[in-house]
Amino acid sequence: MSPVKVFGSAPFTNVARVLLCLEEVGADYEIVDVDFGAREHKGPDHLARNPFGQVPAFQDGDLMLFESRAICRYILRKHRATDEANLLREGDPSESAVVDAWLDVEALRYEPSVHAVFVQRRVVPALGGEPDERVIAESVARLRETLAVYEARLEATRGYLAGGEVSLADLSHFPYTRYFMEMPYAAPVFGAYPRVTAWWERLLARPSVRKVAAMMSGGEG
Ligand SMILES: N[C@@H](CCC(=O)N[C@@H](CSO)C(=O)NCC(=O)O)C(=O)O
Repeated sequence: MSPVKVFGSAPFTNVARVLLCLEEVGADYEIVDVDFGAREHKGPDHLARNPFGQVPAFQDGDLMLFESRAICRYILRKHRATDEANLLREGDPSESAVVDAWLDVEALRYEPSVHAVFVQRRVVPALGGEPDERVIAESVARLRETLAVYEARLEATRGYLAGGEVSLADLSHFPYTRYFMEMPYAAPVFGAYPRVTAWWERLLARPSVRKVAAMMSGGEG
């Protein structure tokens, strides 16, 4: 069976999220680069893969998917037998619903805050602009509110957001948080939440995370 294809490169956070799930289940995959410099992501070939002209897109035979979290769910459902951690908690609707809830928190609360800081601190200056300190301050304040909830949750579960064991809800945080941790805000923000910090360290210790982190830096996975 030909390996699945991931369109986009590892340094892109939403591509890295998909690679992380493929690594967690030990699936074979091929990364197909999309040339942003040539605006290939907005060309007809890629728009046929992802109508929003974004990466990742994902191909498995006749199936073409986009939206990284949906791709992750597909991968984990397809490889349930080799997903030792059962990262979606499929099979128990109440448990899988809790995973979905915390995955929505990551997508709708956590990522927008971290992404806004990343854009102001990395993207805007790279385009010759000045970071908007008001946006940064507001985003960091929102992030602190979210992390305070995480701190209480992680005390209750003694492990991870959806329960005692890791799930996709935890792993989905990795790509953006990795870049956030390289910024001056990280230490004071995360340092105020010891259980969140320990949770992050646990994620970093996973072989899949170490491999994708290397790929995000342009190294060999
Ligand atoms: N909700 C989607 C976001 C994809 C996205 O923003 N992709 C970025 C690169 S990764 O950060 C992208 O393709 N940006 C180019 C553009 O938006 O034109 C997902 O989860 O797959």
